[in-house]
Amino acid sequence: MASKTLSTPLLDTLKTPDDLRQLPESQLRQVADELRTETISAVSVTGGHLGAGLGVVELTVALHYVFDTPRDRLIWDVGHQAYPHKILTGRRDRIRTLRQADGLSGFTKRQESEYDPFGAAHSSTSISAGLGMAVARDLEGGKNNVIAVIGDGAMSAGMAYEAMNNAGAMHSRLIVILNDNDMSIAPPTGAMSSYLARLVSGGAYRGLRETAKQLARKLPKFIYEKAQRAEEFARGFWTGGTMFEELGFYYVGPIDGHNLDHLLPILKNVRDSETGPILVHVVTKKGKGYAPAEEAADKYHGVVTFDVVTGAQTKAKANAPAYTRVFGESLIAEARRDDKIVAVTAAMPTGTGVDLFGKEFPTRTFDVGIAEQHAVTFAAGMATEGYKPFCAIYSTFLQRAYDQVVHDVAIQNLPVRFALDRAGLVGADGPTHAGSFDIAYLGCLPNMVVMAAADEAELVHMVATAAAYDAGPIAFRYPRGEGVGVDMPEQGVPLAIGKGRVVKEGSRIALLSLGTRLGEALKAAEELEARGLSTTVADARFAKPLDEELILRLARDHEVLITIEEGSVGGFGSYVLQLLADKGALDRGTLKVRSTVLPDTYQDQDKPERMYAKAGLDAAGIVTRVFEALGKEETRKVRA
Ligand SMILES: Cc1ncc(C[n+]2csc(CCOP(=O)(O)OP(=O)(O)O)c2C)c(N)n1
Ligand SMILES: CC(=O)[C@@H](O)[C@H](O)COP(=O)(O)O
Ligand SMILES: [Mg+2]
Repeated sequence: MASKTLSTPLLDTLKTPDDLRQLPESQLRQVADELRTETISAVSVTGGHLGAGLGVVELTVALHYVFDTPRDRLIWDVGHQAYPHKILTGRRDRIRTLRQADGLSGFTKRQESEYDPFGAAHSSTSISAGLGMAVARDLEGGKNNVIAVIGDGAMSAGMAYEAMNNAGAMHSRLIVILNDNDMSIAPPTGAMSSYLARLVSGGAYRGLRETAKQLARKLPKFIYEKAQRAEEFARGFWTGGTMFEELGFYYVGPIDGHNLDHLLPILKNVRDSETGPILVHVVTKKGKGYAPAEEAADKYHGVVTFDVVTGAQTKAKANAPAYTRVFGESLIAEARRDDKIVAVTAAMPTGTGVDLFGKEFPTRTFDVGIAEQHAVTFAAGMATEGYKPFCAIYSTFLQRAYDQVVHDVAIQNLPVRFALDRAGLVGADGPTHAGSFDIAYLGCLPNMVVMAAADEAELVHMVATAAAYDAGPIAFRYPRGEGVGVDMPEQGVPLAIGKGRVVKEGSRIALLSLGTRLGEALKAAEELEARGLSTTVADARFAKPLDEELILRLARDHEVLITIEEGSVGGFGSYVLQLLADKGALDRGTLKVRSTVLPDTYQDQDKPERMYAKAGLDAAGIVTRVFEALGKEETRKVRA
């Protein structure tokens, strides 16, 4: 449904890309303008990833116009730029539900539409997935096109090169569109970024006919003939000795990604070429066509709701410092005392708070690009030389570097510090970004220490603990968003490794919490006490090593023991159960143990608190779990 205040007469007539393909090319400029207006309007009410989508409006129109989607497979890397694509592919009526509960995902998602042939949200997967589709097509004798659109930031990840290395040798017909806006979330870093900049400055929009002729000779005959005919093709077409060619790709570009007169003929030529793989280098502007976005340092990568006229975002007043900031500031405080401390981020300086550290310690800060695997092994290398690397990575993105954590860090027992931001549920970004698994995937590793902060003051102490701990790898996790508003310590004090704390003493029920559910555990305890059930609440602090003494005492002295964590099955609750089983604490048969964990499903986006409530990880859910453990008879007595 179109917004009542917007004038989008042409867009209103388009239900699917088939409708778009009926239009004359002369109307596509208007479609693009209306699509941009609609994208801005929708994101102003939902919040989300705006700048990337605005930069690919023309590209989106051109791709759906030239290619026969969904028969031709169009894959968007990360998927955060796919809002205009969603609008054009039958989802306009739901576009104002983006990232909301029961609404459209903020990324591409196979279950959502046949126009999303591959789901994404983590970067740099598109070329691999596209090559897989192309090869499957070849095996079936199919003829459809496969197009992967990947950003310059996403091009910094190893996976993109693994895929190009494979594609260049396979000669399968695959089209890669490199969407080069000279931006990642932050300004891009690395040699690849400089290389792309050189390609652009060397050849951008030269549009010289001779150049095109000269270059077209390198291309297969079909394209060459067409190139000779098409005047437009001569503009913005440049190649010669690029790294992509060395890897076995035909390279086309750089071309102006906002100029439909350039995009359309080139994409048609590429479509009709019988060769592969081809890389089309498209230059765009992040935030294009919306002044507040174009002018912003982050090009409006991710925004909350905003006023379309002014671009002003509706930032809620903070009640407590954000965990990310607490981490950044605590690390700075530690680094002032210890010049061996360094910080590593994989293209997320602002998201992780490493930008704060970088302002004070620029030479001790390393943004390695979207390259989590490399970030971990790079940190391991620094650790071998006596440095104290803090590798600050979102829980979900560390998944990508698992073997590096095991093989390069844990087996060698190197003191790399993992600061795991976005632990637990993150809300609008949904299941791809939930930090659900790190307790399970780190806690099973020999040598690893795993901590979870219950509040922002605990986080300060955990940063100090990690700074002081040199015996091996250590990780600490904390969630997205604000702390709980506790008093902050002047300085972090290292915690005793493997020791939890009792926050409230009781006698019948024990609530053993790991992480920021502690507040809900305390609320649950209040309710249980009100019903005459004396309740102990403990903060485990460590998932590994466990505080065995504390846990065995809780098991011995209480009738019910409930573990609570913002993590998946196989994590803290499982470790506690294993300990209790191995130590015979379950043998006497009177102890009732229950674990509360995230459900064994991928929860769609919603407000984190609602998601936790659904998972039974709020105070009410904890109380319910206690009564389930007590059984019907006891529950009846308590309630009577
Ligand atoms: C594996 C992984 N690491 C980090 C991120 C966070 N992230 C999302 S988009 C983005 C920048 C992508 O830059 P680019 O590919 O150039 O796309 P642009 O936003 O510029 O269009 C980053 C770092 C991610 N999604 N996946
Ligand atoms: C697309 C992507 O991966 C990031 O932009 C992510 O959405 C950022 O999340 P935060 O807002 O939690 O930093
Ligand atoms: Mg980019």
